[in-house]
Amino acid sequence: MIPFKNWKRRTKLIATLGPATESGEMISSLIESGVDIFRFNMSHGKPDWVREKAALIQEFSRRAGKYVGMLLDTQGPAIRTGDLPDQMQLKPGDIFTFTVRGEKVEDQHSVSVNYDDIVNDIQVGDVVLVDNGNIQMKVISKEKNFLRCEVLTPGVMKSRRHINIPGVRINLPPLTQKDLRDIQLGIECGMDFFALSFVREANDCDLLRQILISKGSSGKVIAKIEDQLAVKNLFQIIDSSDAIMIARGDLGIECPFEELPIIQRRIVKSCIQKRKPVIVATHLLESMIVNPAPTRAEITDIANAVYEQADCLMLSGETASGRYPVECVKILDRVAVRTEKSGGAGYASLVELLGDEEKLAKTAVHLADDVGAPAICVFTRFGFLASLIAGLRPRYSVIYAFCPDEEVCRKLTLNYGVEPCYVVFPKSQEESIELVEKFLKTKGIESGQKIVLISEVPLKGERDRFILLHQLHYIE
Ligand SMILES: Nc1ncnc2c1ncn2[C@@H]1O[C@H](COP(=O)(O)OP(=O)(O)OP(=O)(O)O)[C@@H](O)[C@H]1O
Ligand SMILES: CC(=O)C(=O)O
Repeated sequence: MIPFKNWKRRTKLIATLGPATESGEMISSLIESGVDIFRFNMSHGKPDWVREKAALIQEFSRRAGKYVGMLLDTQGPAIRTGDLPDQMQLKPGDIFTFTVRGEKVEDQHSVSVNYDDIVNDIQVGDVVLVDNGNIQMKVISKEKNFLRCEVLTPGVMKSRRHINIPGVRINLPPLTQKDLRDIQLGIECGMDFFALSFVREANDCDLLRQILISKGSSGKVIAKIEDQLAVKNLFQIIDSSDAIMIARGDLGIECPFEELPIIQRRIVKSCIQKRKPVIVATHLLESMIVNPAPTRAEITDIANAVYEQADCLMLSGETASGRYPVECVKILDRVAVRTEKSGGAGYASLVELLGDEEKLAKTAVHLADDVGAPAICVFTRFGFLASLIAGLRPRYSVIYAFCPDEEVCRKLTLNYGVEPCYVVFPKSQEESIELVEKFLKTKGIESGQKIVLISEVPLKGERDRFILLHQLHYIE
């Protein structure tokens, strides 16, 4: 019997926290609606705000009895406008000035920029893209400390907007002083994932990892692919990171937009092949920032990412500042569940399995697929075996990861199809089966169903593995 009844979503969901979702009530509703990880966008979040919201997430996740991860997204070497007292409505033909090094100008429309070299990197006649390319301006003159531009497209200029200069290597280090302060804050708040913006090469990930290790953090390194250089160095970046984020907001500006679907597919396929979790981010439900219902194209975009079997989908403005954050999460959940039941692209068949552990995981997944098991129960100390199994994308099974470490449980919130459960490891095979039976009963999996159990047994002082095909037999 194929276990389609009570299908639990395998694709994980990340929601960005912001003014629209900062209350305890909202955080609690988002957890109830299925958010697996909350993202803090450090281009916007102030330290006290981050501390307060991280504590709220921990409290509400405890109350919900569900592990919820926290992701700190660094600003990285990105050019941003500074703070503005009020928004500015811009129309074509307006003159707009970007200032650096604290320069003050009398112009009607101006804003400071965090990157002094912008005046060197941009030439008169170049087009400047602001706020995800929503506002386009042409440079008409430049001086030592400012650039004067003509507005080409209408738009609203707000604080901390991102400026893109496609194809130009920004002369900022991979981690700015602000990033280093934010990473320290993230460690103090117990963040599980650290996303590195505008990664350019594998060394950038190594640097972040060294910093995390030196500060005693077990945080995972997520490399954000958002420009042409990162696409060029993709394979090395995948190898040096713990997970990849396809940051389509910037990627869609930095690369010709017709390349975006091709790049997305290539990244998802390569990540699955190399067994690295992959996140598809941004614009999944952009229209729902203001509208109560999604467009058909958005539903199809979500379904496509789910069909490709990405580990995770990420909402940005939809939950940070949109009008319908909880509805957005519910729509992602609904589209993902339906698409997962219909099958996936199957890129996991490309995974290379070299070591014994990998082969063991493959055997467990084959067995579970063959018998249509609704669950693979894996006893995993460091999360490695659970993530191996997730990487192979079982067709029908939820992966219940029984783990004796809460930090590891929170890190598994990113992996496809994994539900982490904290347990003290059983001492025998009999105890493992008893624990699994009791647990699966609470999950609504019926007596008589076949499940696969993969665990370790102490054998002559060594730890050995066993795979078991087990028919549930609940004792009433
Ligand atoms: N912590 C925050 N505090 C204040 N405003 C926030 C916060 N997080 C997000 N926002 C607001 O919500 C909007 C959407 O959030 P999002 O994370 O998508 O940021 P973004 O600046 O659009 O994207 P990115 O940083 O990826 O370029 C932001 O532009 C900002 O106005
Ligand atoms: C998430 C992000 O940074 C982007 O899409 O550009």
